[in-house]
Amino acid sequence: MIHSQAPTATRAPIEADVPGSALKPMARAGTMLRIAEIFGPTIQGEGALIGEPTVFVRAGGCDYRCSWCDSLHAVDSRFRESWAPMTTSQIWQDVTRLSGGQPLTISLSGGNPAIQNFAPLIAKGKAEGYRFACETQGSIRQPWFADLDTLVLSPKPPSSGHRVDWQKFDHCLSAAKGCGQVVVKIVIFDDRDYDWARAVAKRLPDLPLYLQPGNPEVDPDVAVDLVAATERLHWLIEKVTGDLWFAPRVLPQLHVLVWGNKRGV
Ligand SMILES: C[S@@+](CC[C@H](N)C(=O)[O-])C[C@H]1O[C@@H](n2cnc3c(N)ncnc32)[C@H](O)[C@@H]1O
Ligand SMILES: Nc1nc2[nH]cc(C(=O)O)c2c(=O)[nH]1
Ligand code: SF4
Ligand SMILES: [Mg+2]
Repeated sequence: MIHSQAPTATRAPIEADVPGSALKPMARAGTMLRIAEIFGPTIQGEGALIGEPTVFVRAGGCDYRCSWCDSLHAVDSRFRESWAPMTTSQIWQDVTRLSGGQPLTISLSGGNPAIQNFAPLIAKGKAEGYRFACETQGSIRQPWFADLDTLVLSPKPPSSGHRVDWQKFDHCLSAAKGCGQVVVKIVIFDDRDYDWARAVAKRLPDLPLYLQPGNPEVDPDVAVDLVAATERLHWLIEKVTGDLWFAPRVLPQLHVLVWGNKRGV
């Protein structure tokens, strides 16, 4: 798997270096983006686009700290020195190198990519025939949501330790008007998360809903127990079918089944 190299240029100041500006949305075009990693091509392992060849652009920085986050290297400020400040052109160079110049889906993930301004990257990529998806928790809206092909909103269940601010979530939905498709993906660790997901589905009846079992082992150096992962999927399928709940699709994290918790895949 090819990884993006951090640019060799001296580290340029980025907006979050300015005191008081950390985690505020970066709205100005032309600012550096904090990028934790760029990798691919791989397959999208989760949700609506599962199996689709994809290059991932993972933004550094998140306004949440989910108890079970599998991408802490893009969240925890302990890792911020490893986040490369990159211009849109530098990101684009990496994406085109990884994709061999062939248009495919670029997934913006993180961290929370909605902290930063990806509008210029999306405009550049779309002009060359690439498609864009974005994974975000729905806590920060961005005007560029409207330019995406797919917006994946992933509100966090009780086990995450966060409480969803539904007003902010609704703002994200409004910002996404014009986007190709908006889907909801919920991670389920336990019965409480499951009951919460059922309530969310009632609140958002018109959006396609994807459920995935939570992965409790997120250390990249620890092998994933595939039997246990299959049991968690089995448990979730039985819950959904046992309740005759036919709205959601239940999916595993395909990349975890194939590569475990390895990064950059
Ligand atoms: C790492 S997050 C980054 C994007 C954004 N911050 C978010 O949470 O939607 C990408 C996806 O991974 C999911 N995820 C994170 N940790 C997980 C875990 N331990 N098990 C299953 N899914 C997980 C999140 O819920 C989200 O849907
Ligand atoms: N293959 C693959 N699929 C993914 N779907 C969501 C991911 C993420 O971490 O955002 C992810 C990821 O890191 N790798
Ligand atoms: S919102 Fe996403 S990236 Fe942020 S801590 Fe939660 S799972 Fe991790
Ligand atoms: Mg992940």
